[in-house]
Amino acid sequence: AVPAPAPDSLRPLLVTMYERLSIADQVALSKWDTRQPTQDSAREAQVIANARKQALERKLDPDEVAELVAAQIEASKLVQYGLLAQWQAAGKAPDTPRPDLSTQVRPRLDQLQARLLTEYAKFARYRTDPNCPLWLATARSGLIKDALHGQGLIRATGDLCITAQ
Ligand SMILES: O=C(O)C(=O)C[C@]1(C(=O)O)C=C[C@@H](O)C=C1
Repeated sequence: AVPAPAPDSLRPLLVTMYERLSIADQVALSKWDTRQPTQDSAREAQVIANARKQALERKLDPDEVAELVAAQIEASKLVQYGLLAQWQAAGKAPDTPRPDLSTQVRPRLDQLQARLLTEYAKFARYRTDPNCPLWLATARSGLIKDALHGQGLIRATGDLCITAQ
C-alpha cells in the first residue's frame, strides 16, 4: 500500500526548527568572539519558562512544549560545539558580520519560538501516526545543507514522533 502523505503542517515546523539551527551559527560566532561559554543555563531556563507560558496561552501541554523547546536548545548546542571545534582547528572563524547576542540574536530566537509553537500545534496530533518517522525522514532530507546541521535537525526532531518501533 502507498503510505499516507505527510500532513502539510510538517514542513513549516521543520523549516522553523532549521531556521533556529541556522541562528546557532550566529550564536557560536558571538561566543567565539567574546569567549563566552556555549552553555548558558540561566538563559535556557528563561527560554523554557517562556515556552511554558506560551503553551498555556495556546492551550498546549506545557510539559510537552518544554520538551520540544529543550530539544531545540540541545540541537543548537550540538551545532555550536561542532562549529567552535571546526574554528578552533582552523585557528579562525568566518569573517562574517556579527549580530549582537542579547540585542539581536536572542530576540530573533524569541520571535521564532512563537512561530515554532503555532506550527507545532498544527502538527501535534500526527506525532503518534505510524507514518510519522517516515514523513520526518523524508522531510528532513529535503532541508539539510551540511552534515553538522543535519545532525542538529535529527536532534531537534528526535522525539517528535511517538511510535513503537
Ligand atoms: O542564547 C544563547 O546563549 C544560546 O546559546 C542559545 C541557546 C538556545 O538555543 O536558546 C542554547 C544554549 C544556551 O545554553 C542557551 C540558549
